[in-house]
Amino acid sequence: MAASLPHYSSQSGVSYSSRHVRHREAPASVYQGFCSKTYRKLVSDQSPSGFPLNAVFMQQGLATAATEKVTPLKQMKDGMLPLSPPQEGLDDLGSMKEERESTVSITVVGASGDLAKKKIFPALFALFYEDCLPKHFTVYGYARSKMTDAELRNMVAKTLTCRIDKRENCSDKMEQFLKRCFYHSGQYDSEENFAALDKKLKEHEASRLSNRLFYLSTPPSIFIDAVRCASQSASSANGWTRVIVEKPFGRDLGSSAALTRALKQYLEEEQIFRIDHYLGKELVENLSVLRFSNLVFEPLWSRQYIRNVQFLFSEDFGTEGRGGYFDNYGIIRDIMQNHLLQILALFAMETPVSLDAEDIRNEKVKVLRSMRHLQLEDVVIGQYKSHTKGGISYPSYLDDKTVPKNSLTPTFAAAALFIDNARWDGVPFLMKAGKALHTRRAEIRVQFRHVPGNLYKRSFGTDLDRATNELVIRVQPDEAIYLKINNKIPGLGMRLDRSNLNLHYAARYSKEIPDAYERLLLDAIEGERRLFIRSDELDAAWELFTPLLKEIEEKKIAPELYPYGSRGPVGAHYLAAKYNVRWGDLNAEHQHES
Ligand SMILES: NC(=O)C1=CN([C@@H]2O[C@H](COP(=O)(O)OP(=O)(O)OC[C@H]3O[C@@H](n4cnc5c(N)ncnc54)[C@H](OP(=O)(O)O)[C@@H]3O)[C@@H](O)[C@H]2O)C=CC1
Ligand SMILES: O=C1O[C@H](COP(=O)(O)O)[C@@H](O)[C@H](O)[C@H]1O
Repeated sequence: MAASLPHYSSQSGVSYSSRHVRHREAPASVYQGFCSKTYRKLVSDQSPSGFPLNAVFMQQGLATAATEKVTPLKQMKDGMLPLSPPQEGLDDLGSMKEERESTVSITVVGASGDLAKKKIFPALFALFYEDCLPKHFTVYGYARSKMTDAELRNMVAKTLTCRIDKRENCSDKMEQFLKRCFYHSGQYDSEENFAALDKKLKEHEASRLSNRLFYLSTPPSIFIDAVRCASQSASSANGWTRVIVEKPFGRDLGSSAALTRALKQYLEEEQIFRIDHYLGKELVENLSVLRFSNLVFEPLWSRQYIRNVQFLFSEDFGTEGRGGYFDNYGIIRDIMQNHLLQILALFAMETPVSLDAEDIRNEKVKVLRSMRHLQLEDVVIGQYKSHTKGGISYPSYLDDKTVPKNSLTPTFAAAALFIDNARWDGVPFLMKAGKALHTRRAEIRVQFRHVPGNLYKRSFGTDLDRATNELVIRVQPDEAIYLKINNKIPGLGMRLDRSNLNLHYAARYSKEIPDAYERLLLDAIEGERRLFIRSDELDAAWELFTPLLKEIEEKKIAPELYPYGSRGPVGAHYLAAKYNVRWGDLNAEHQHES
């Protein structure tokens, strides 16, 4: 079997885990298979010859039927037609034939905005470029701004980029993509305006089975109106209708629950895709692979061997332009309660029964529910102040014109969290997130315990912590996974050194890493919910943070000021020290770690 498919053998150098395989090596029709949910979930199921089983099934025309646990009932619920029974032979790709006869309309609500321009349209183009979008698709921009189709295309064209390694036919591809982009101007609370959109969508759908995806890329105050109007006037009549909801999902437990209740007046939970774009990042996606497919890590993944875990996020710029939004939320809601907590849940969960969305989300929610309520004394908050360096003066948070003059909103926070379960009892999970710091970085650092009865302890001096192993998963930039180990410096003496076993993505893979929004948009189109937040996860996340946020606000706790471009408030060091922890990122700089 493998011999008949030489291009896809593991010897060809094609990475099966990558959605972006080289054009040279496969015809476009096959890419659609590679981008499919079934393929992407099961590529790691290798046949004894090292060949992905699913690729064999695909060649037999059995891909969906053989691997996806979809019942006709579920498909009907999702608005798909029941599958015909699998038949042999390349011409009988039952499910694929149906895909060809259906169409997907993607409506970006709030299309004139920052996120749409910066992320959503470029991600859709990248998917189109990679032949990951269905054959029949249309992209609609919807917003109040007046724009013609041509103006939308101009706006979108400015933001599109081509992958470095595939520039050849990029402008053709852009042109083809832009021809599929249209614009409809309307109010967010007007069923009539959405009905007019519906009419236009129908024209493009040309009586095919129509599937519709709405991406709510507006401020949250618009979400409910837009969902009401879209669901009542522009839902698909014969296919699925799904809605991607951007953050923030409320600002505390009560408002988040109210938002969920309101959305559920118009949508089933299965139709709601709450996006947390950090879950779509390559290295976050790789976290479970690292842990569950390598024997060397999972046995160490507990309080027995792990001393502490750190989730770090820093940006080297301030709120610049987003102060209006940010001031109502602050860094804890903006980064910790969602991005860092989601990564923590993935990191700490028990082995799920399978890779199915519900199995993974069940495990994540258990972690969140096992977490101890955060105490004010386990949190440090900060706010950046102006700073002049090299003759350049950097503004304070309060200099942002969209921020109230006396705002106490934290732009930095550090916190110590605990998971009160058997695996993690007593292990500090530290988070640190800040804007206007000295660098832009997101990483997970796992610091292992000391080696008991270490024969070489005299070589490390008094600082045994520095000699412990540390696993670093650098989410961005310059993605890498490295393990710090101790080794002997070559020579006749016995001097020890610290080195990194380093998987540096740029050196290992020539492929550009897809943007998180690409992965998440594709998942939403395919109905894959694994990387989206379920409502009970959201509740558990808010339950954890809401009392703390209330206390900070009610007591009007003043944030510790830190200079723009610095390493943040000193309080963060005391917090870590309270739990015998040293922030790994600061050690790293000290040691010129790669
Ligand atoms: N920008 C980013 O980097 C990120 C954004 N997000 C989230 O994504 C969503 C969209 O973000 P972003 O694009 O920055 O938002 P914008 O503020 O740019 O708003 C998007 C569009 O919504 C419409 N709009 C804005 N304010 C109002 C209002 N008060 N009443 C009615 N309509 C309004 C405008 O379109 P028009 O006037 O034409 O109708 C605007 O172009 C938000 O929920 C945000 O929190 C999440 C992560 C990152
Ligand atoms: O959700 C958000 O994320 C961005 C950071 O995202 P990244 O992918 O660029 O790391 C952050 O700037 C923003 O404040 C926040 O709302």
